[in-house]
Amino acid sequence: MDMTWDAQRDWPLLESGLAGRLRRDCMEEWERFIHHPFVRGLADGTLPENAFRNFLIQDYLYLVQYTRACALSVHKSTTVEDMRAAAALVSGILDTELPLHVNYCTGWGIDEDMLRRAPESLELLAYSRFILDRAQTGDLLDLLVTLAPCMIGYGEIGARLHADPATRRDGNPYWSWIALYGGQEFTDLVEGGIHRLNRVGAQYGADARYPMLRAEFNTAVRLEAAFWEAGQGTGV
Ligand SMILES: Cc1ncc(C[n+]2csc(CCO)c2C)c(N)n1
Repeated sequence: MDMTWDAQRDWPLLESGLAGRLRRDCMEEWERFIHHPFVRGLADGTLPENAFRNFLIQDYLYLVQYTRACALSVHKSTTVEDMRAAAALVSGILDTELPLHVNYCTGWGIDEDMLRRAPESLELLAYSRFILDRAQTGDLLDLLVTLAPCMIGYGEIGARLHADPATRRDGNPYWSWIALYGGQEFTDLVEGGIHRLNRVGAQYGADARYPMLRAEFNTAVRLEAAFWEAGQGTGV
């Protein structure tokens, strides 16, 4: 029996609803994102450590820009419940995730000052400014669709690598990263995000706007795939 993680079997949440439909309709780009060579290098531990360090620095800068976009989802919300959910996510990132990321980076020899001073890569500039543009000019649904690949993708990558018997655990310097994204706490967060996206989709008439939403999702997936190389320093 194939014991590797399978979205259709192991994540029924993605079978129906807007999140699952978007993911299925962008499968080619989605696979390039979640099966990127960088991800394979994390799984078997062969990714050069310097590539990972540079990725962590760009990922810190990404989290900061992501949080700014998320903050706009408080403003874009039209019910108090949606505002509360959005505000909770913003606080969660600022108070918990960012400090965790900074701490994790310390373990890799990167201090907070280095994180804050690092120049933004072209991949980061493209991705974060795309998100911020959709956040500023779209409504709550455009914003959540644009942020969805980040959440669902890392959830799926974490779940896959965590469950796959071929993933190297012993002596793999990236195992703690895999365990974080494949763990229950992060899975719960992702599932909450999928429910929220499906709910807001129904509320904001996603079916009638589907081609536009799909284009936003697709662009974000392509930018996620490109982001694995954000730390490789080809930018000028
Ligand atoms: C490039 C990039 N994409 C996605 C994530 C994962 N991620 C960042 S914020 C967030 C949601 C709020 O916790 C998630 C899932 C990442 N770290 N870096």
